[in-house]
Amino acid sequence: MEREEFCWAYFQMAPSGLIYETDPWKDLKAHVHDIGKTHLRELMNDVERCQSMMTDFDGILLDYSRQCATLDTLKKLHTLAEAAHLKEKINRMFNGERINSTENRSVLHMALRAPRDAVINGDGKNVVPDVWKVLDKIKDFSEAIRSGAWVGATGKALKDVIAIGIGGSFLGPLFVHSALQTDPEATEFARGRQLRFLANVDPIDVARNIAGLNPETTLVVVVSKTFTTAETMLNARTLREWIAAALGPQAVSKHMIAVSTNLTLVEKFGIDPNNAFAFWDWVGGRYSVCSAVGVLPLSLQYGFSVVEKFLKGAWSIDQHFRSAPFEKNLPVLLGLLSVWNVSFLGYPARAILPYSQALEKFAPHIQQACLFTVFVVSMESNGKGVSIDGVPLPYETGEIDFGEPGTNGQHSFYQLIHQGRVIPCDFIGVVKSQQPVYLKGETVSNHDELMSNFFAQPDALAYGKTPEQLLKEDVPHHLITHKTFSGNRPSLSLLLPSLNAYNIGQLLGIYEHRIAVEGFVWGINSFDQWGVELGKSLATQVRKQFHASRKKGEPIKGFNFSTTTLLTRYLEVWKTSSFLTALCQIKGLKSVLPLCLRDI
Ligand SMILES: O=P(O)(O)OC[C@H]1O[C@](O)(CO)[C@@H](O)[C@@H]1O
Repeated sequence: MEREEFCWAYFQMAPSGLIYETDPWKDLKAHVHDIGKTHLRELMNDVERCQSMMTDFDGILLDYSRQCATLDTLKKLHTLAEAAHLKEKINRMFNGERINSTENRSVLHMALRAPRDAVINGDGKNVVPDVWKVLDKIKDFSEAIRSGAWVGATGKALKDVIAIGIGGSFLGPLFVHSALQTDPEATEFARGRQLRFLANVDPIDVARNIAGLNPETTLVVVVSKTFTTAETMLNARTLREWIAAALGPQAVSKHMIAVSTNLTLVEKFGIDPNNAFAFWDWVGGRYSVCSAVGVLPLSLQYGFSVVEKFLKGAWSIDQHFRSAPFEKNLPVLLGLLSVWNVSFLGYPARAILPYSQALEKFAPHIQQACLFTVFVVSMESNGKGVSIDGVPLPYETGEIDFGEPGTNGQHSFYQLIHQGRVIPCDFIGVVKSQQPVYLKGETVSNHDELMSNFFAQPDALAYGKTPEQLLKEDVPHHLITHKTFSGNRPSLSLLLPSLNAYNIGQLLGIYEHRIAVEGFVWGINSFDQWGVELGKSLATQVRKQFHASRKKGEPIKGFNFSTTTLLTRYLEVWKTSSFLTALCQIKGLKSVLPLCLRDI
């Protein structure tokens, strides 16, 4: 049965209670027709409207006047928020209720960055003291490593760190590390140190990570909420072997530590529980960057004081999100506009375009949850097909996020967003560059050159360029349609005062809560991720087949024709190369084999 048929049959049984059955939703659906009559270039002429579509909080200016929306649209979206019981849902989250109902868990990543004296209850207990117990342990441990008080097995200081983890155990820390790498204060604290991230189970990622590193001066941090993720655990065993082969098995205790909720498996792996840093089930993996998942590796690299500023920035947004009126609430406004673009204007994608190379990993993070590592937050949170009550959805949820720092994206996919598909864009700009350059004789500084594009692109998308304008420029007739820009393409602009640790935390908080707002309105569970399980379980079958074929010579069985054909080819190539390897080993020619064949 097709999904639509299934949904229709399901709804015949009883009203679903879904948001799409409410009057505010139906009102917004009808409103799309009204909006369609007005081009953005006309809306932009309404100064009062534009002024009302700007809001400022804690140094950050949000300009959403280039959204294909009027003040009436906003009023309708706020009415939709009421119908979705948005305020109640936000309160339930902050009150520690188990809103992640399919996993029966609270959602309290805000507690990870709460001040020491804050009270945030989970299961009737204030969780903040436990958070600070771990933060204090991280502070002491990272200072011991950075000062050389804690040394490796051969007495050398551990100046390089490889953090092993994947998904939210990787992308969030990577995003923050990428953003801090060129921050002047952070750079000073990181002098002489390296922080690398090993995520992919592809041995190429191992090779890249250990390249140029000495096990004697390297600390490996195994980051895994469950401590069962196949990729992370095989990478952890691989680096454990790398350390043991160089320094002896006893060295592992001085060169491997862990971050997990599963301290039993940590100890079973061979890591001293005293060198393990806990977090809790009420922290979703993709929301865990403010837990030891991010704070530990980042503190090892930059020192706890810098990372604490990042936490404070995120907390600033938490407080704003919890208390600011929705009309001035950054995450609420962004979330409602996302719902407007996806569910009403029919724009399923979103481009995150930070005009700062330091945010190059923000978008990939948001992609999962979300910013360059921002994609991870979004699509793993809101890429769902059923409501939080398990009702099949007759409408799409989630955004297809992608992005690239400006101005690189302008030379990559901006052709499509200007003259092809309509993709709402988030432009993120910074007033003060982390690394200013102003060459003598140049018209503007390098940062002004960058930012001239940040300010120009949104208007180019909104206004476009008409045939009439082109004719006035004497553009040849046969090129008029090619050079016409339809415009009417929505975007929003976030202008940050600077990009220091605090601002990075603010940005994370804005996007984390924006994604929660979207899910609350769509009526889905943004905090589970059952969709990642099927692929994992099928991979287990293939893994067993590889073992049976390679170790016991067993034939391929239990797969469809196509997969069997692919597996046969894959295993055949391996047999040939194994024969070659054996031949070369016999004749001492192994060294001439391509590197990739030597380890088979
Ligand atoms: O931290 P763990 O348990 O190794 O999980 C890694 C990642 O895998 C997922 O469970 C699925 O992608 C993410 O939610 C999580 O961040």
